[in-house]
Amino acid sequence: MTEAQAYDTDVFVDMIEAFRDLQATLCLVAPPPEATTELTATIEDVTNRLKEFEAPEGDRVARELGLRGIGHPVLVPYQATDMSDTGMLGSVTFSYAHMGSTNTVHGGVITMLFDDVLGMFVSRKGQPNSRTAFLKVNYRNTTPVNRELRMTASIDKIEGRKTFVTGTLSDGDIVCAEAEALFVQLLPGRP
Ligand SMILES: CCCCCCCC(=O)SCCNC(=O)CCNC(=O)[C@H](O)C(C)(C)COP(=O)(O)OP(=O)(O)OC[C@H]1O[C@@H](n2cnc3c(N)ncnc32)[C@H](O)[C@@H]1OP(=O)(O)O
Repeated sequence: MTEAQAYDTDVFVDMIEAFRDLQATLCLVAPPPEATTELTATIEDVTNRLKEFEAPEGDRVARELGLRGIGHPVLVPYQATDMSDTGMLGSVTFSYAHMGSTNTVHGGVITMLFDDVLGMFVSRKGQPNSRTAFLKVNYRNTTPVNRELRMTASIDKIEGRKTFVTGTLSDGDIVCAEAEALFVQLLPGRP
C-alpha cells in the first residue's frame, strides 16, 4: 500500500469485526421469510457499496493487515502471546460462526486455524515463503465455542527446504486437537 493510500487500519478491523458478528448472528437466528428477504437486500447493498472500493493486489487492506487472521473475514483471529525460535504460545476464541454441532467447533475450521497458525510460525521462525505440503489433525475432544483456548506450536525439525512442525489446541488441561504438518519452502522464482 502506498503512503498516499495508507489510512487507519483499525477502522478496517472494526468493519471485519462487524462482519464476523454478522456471521455469528446468522448461525443463531430464525427470521420469518419477509424479514429474510429485506435483510438479504440490505446485505447485497453493503456488498455493492464495498465493490466500489475494489483495489489491486498489494493495495488491499486485508492483505496489508497480514498475520493472525484479524484482517481476513474467514480466517479465525488469534493472539500469539509468546514466541521463541522453536516454540509459540497463543490463544483463540471461536465464535458461533465456527460452530459445527451444538456449541462445538466445526472440524474443518480447526484445521484451517492450524494451517494459519503453523504457517505463520514457520514463516517467522522456520523458513519464509513456505507452503503447507501436508497437515494432519487429530481431534482428541470436542472444541467449545465462546471460550478462550490455548494454542501451542513448535518447530521439530528443519531438513533442507522442509520444516516439520506440530501444534496443539487445549481447553485448560483438555487437549481438543493436535496437528502435525510439513511446510516446504518454495524454490526461487516459484509463484
Ligand atoms: C504468513 C502466511 C500464513 C498462512 C499460511 C497458509 C499456508 C497455506 O495454506 S499454503 C496453501 C496450501 N498448500 C499448497 O497449496 C501447496 C501445494 N503444493 C505445492 O505447491 C508443492 O507441492 C510444494 C511447494 C509443497 C512442494 O513442491 P516442490 O517445491 O516442488 O517440492 P518437491 O521437490 O516436490 O519436494 C521437496 C521435498 O519435500 C517433500 N515433500 C513435498 N510434498 C510432500 C508431502 N505432501 N508429504 C511429504 N513430503 C513431501 C519431498 O519428498 C522432498 O523431500 P526431499 O527433499 O527429502 O526429497
